[in-house]
Amino acid sequence: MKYASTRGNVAGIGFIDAFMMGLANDGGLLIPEQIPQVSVAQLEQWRTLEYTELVQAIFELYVDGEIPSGELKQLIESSYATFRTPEVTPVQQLKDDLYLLELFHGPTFAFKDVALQFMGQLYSYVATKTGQKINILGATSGDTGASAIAGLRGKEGIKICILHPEGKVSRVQELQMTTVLDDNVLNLSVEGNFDDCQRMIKELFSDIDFKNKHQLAAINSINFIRIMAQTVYYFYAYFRITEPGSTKKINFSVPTGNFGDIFAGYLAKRMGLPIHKLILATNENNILERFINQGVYKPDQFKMTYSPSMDIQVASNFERYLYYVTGENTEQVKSFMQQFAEKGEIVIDSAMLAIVQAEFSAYGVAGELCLQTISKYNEETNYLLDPHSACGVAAAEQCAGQAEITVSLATAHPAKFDEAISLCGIKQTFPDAIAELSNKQQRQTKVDGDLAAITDELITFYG
Ligand SMILES: Cc1ncc(COP(=O)(O)O)c(C=O)c1O
Ligand SMILES: N[C@@H](CCOP(=O)(O)O)C(=O)O
Repeated sequence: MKYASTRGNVAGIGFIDAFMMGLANDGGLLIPEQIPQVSVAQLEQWRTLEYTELVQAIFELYVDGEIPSGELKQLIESSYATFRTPEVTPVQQLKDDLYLLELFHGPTFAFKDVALQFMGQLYSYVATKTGQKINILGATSGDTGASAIAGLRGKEGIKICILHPEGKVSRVQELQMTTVLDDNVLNLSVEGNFDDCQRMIKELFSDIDFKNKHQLAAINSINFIRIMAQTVYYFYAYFRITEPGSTKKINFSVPTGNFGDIFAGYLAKRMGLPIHKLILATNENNILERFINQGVYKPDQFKMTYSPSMDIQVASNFERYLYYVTGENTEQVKSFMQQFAEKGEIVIDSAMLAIVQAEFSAYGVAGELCLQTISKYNEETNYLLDPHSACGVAAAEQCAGQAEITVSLATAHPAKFDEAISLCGIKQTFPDAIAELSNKQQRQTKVDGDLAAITDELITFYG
């Protein structure tokens, strides 16, 4: 298995090199040169595997022998031993045709832990094997940062700097990041929004001299390994709710911001998992809903919502999807990305839009509907959804057809977003690990939303 860039100027690189490169050196995103294909017979063999066994079966296809199987098994077992349930990502039935795939049982109570616990182990594995210093740089709207810090704190030979938008993450998310006082962790609280943070780190990764000089590595979903790890729970959920030989139409509804999680579902489908519809749920920052429904990808005014982790306009994985929807045409991807840089929009033709609409449905969930969905399910089923998961459920209700079953991704624990939960008049009990955060000392550095100021901080920190 080799990896290549969506822009065509990086190709033939192996798994570890793809992991370490993060953003492709030509500014594109890395994807596997061929998507591994899983036959129906193979799927049936995987049906009864434990979560970690399924991870190993899927990862082997992508790692392609670069990590010996025994070592890979150890990395996987250490990664998922930190979860509060052996099922790792259990599935709950909410009503007849609606299931929740709970992705928040890891250390920081968000779906990011599923990939980032593994990436923490993998960075440590590479640092130990090669003696290489690794300097991680990431941007977060709240969850990726907390999860990456939890996966990498205190790790020998590794430093991690996370940019988050000041005042635009939830109180718990901020505390999860800034109460980690290990020397290898730097939190930069940036004036601006998540898109500003993401744009600046992409600029730094695109400066190849800077990237090489400071040995920069990525933990955001620009790193293909994040996507790979997130495909596993689509398979796992499918096996939990179907019988062998099932012909049921199974949809997945995915709360979406950076298009990483739903792209993992798209990849699982292309690998051979019989997913019927991928339902893309957004909040009022609905660039992706507008793209799917109208064929125009154009950022709008940034809005602060009840689901702050999805307050994203420019979705970093969108380019990966463009690669596939153009028929793996790297020249057309480059031209689309150039149009976006110059004109601030991408417009696709009706033939391409028909392909998009055959693969995805989309619904933008307004704030009121998000809160109503939380209240409704709390009253009717006694299940407390976090505001991101509520967007997924609300979109599932809008987009699922008759005789279809939908698995909606529960991407975070409600305790992380009490700001929205309390607006519904609901008083929740916090898990101890979250309740304890407010007694801890915090450390973070405030910076202007200015690349030069951030670069100075990084040079001092990375050394
Ligand atoms: C709780 C939660 N739900 C959904 C999302 C959106 O996921 P993605 O960015 O992969 O589309 C995020 C952030 O990424 C998140 O933190
Ligand atoms: N919602 C995310 C934004 C970053 O997304 P990523 O999946 O590319 O890391 C967050 O919580 O930080």
